[in-house]
Amino acid sequence: MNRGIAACVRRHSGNERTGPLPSCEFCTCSVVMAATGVESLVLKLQDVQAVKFGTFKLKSGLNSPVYFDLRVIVAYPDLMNEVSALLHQRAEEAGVKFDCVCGVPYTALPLATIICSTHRYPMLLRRKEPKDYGTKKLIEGTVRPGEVCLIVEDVVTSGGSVMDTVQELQAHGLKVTDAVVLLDREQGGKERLSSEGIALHPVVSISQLLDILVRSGRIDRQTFSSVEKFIQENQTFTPGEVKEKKNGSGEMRYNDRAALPSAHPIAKRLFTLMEEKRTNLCVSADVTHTHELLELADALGPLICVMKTHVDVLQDFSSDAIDKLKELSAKHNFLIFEDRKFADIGNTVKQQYGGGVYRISSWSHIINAHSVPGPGVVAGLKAVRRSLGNGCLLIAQMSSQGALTTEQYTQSTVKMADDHPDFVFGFISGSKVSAKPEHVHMTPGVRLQSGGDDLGQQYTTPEEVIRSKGSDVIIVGRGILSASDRKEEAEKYRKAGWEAYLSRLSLS
Ligand SMILES: O=c1ccn([C@@H]2O[C@H](COP(=O)(O)O)[C@@H](O)[C@H]2O)c(=O)[nH]1
Repeated sequence: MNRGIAACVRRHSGNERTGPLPSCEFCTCSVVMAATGVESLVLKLQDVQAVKFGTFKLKSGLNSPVYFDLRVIVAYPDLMNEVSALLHQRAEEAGVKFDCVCGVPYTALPLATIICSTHRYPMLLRRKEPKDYGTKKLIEGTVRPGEVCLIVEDVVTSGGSVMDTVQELQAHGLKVTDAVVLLDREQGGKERLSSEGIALHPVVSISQLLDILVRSGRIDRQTFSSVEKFIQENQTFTPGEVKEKKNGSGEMRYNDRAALPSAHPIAKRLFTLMEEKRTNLCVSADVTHTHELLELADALGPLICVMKTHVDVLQDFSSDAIDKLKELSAKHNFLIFEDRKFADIGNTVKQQYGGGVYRISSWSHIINAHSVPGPGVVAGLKAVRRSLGNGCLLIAQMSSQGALTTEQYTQSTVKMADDHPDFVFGFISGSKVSAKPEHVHMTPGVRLQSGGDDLGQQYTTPEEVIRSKGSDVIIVGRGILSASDRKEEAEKYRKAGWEAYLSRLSLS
């Protein structure tokens, strides 16, 4: 059983600690909370001071509100084993095929050693400086040119240290395609490595880490916001380097769109996780009871990029269920989208979004709004204090028969989005309505067979929506919910949506 660490830390705080780690492995407390592997790891990392908040002067001279020092974990053998296991699991989940492993000096060296010793991979050891006697080799171990080497790293900021190791291995004739990292600071490292043909697979991103720490009450909203602002303002991968990576069809990969400096933090996060999980499927969880909502989130979590809710359809809404949904969103790395379709004057939507029974702003990464009230609707929503880096989609078109969203309405909606890039990051629409690659398009009314229902809904296929209409995300409700095996059906939609995206990229 995985007991929650937060409860244990309270119990063992201060001088009472008896074990090297305030974790449940050493704890006899009776309070039991659900915590995922990544969640409990994040809390342990903070407990051992590997994650610190305050003001820290970096090598670059910048003052950072957060500091990661993963070197300290060598003092905690159980934590070392846990981190190594999660790194290896990450490589497996991503389907990486490799022949040998190399850690980036120095912190990742013992982690690579544990992975190799546990799973019996040959290890390569990279020296930072050559010995001044003997062979003067920079790579120790048996180098077999042509073999594929997996890189292991503790923290990635710009990706520079990973690239140094990659280049040394390549100079020895090895191939490098993938790197696993414990923590991605989301400051451009992933995009830089991607531009060099290396896929980065983080165990945890800084956004996930902040989400977990806020949710567990370890940091306050002000700290969350200052770190988020620092990350946004200190991106290491500059626009010129993105090279507007379009292929023959003028299409950019989700990954490359995530790297655009103009992309909203939620768009960045969404594009990144879509590429990482190979999914552009949003499930529309239109169910009436929270146990079913949570079952869906857990079962379909690995297959989706977003879970869309209609919270007012739930007959037994509770903040406890919402906390569990947030845990599942962190566990499976998907975003939550409350399809509330705000459509009132600014002052009213402000209260609807931030208050009432649902307190939507505290748990939903994404919301949407009709543009019909005019720009006040966006201003009202924006005025709500948001802790998740939340963003908004404007409804530019609707899937229902006879919708009044005319061409001119759609264009005015796009203009409204352009006027609020700090909050609006895309559209609900049947097709691509904005030419800006940083904008996300999400399309409802999707089923494997086109058609409709008897209340005006109209369905288009994933292939039509993604490949022909140029949208980014398929939103599927009854297509999945009415199947006898929802997981199997969701996988069909995930595959269809992803293949349509890949074929769109290869059209030239
Ligand atoms: O134009 C729109 C906007 C939103 N929706 C929502 O999407 C789902 C679709 O459910 P299905 O079962 O796949 O028909 C539902 O929650 C709608 O409220 C939409 O359909 N069209």
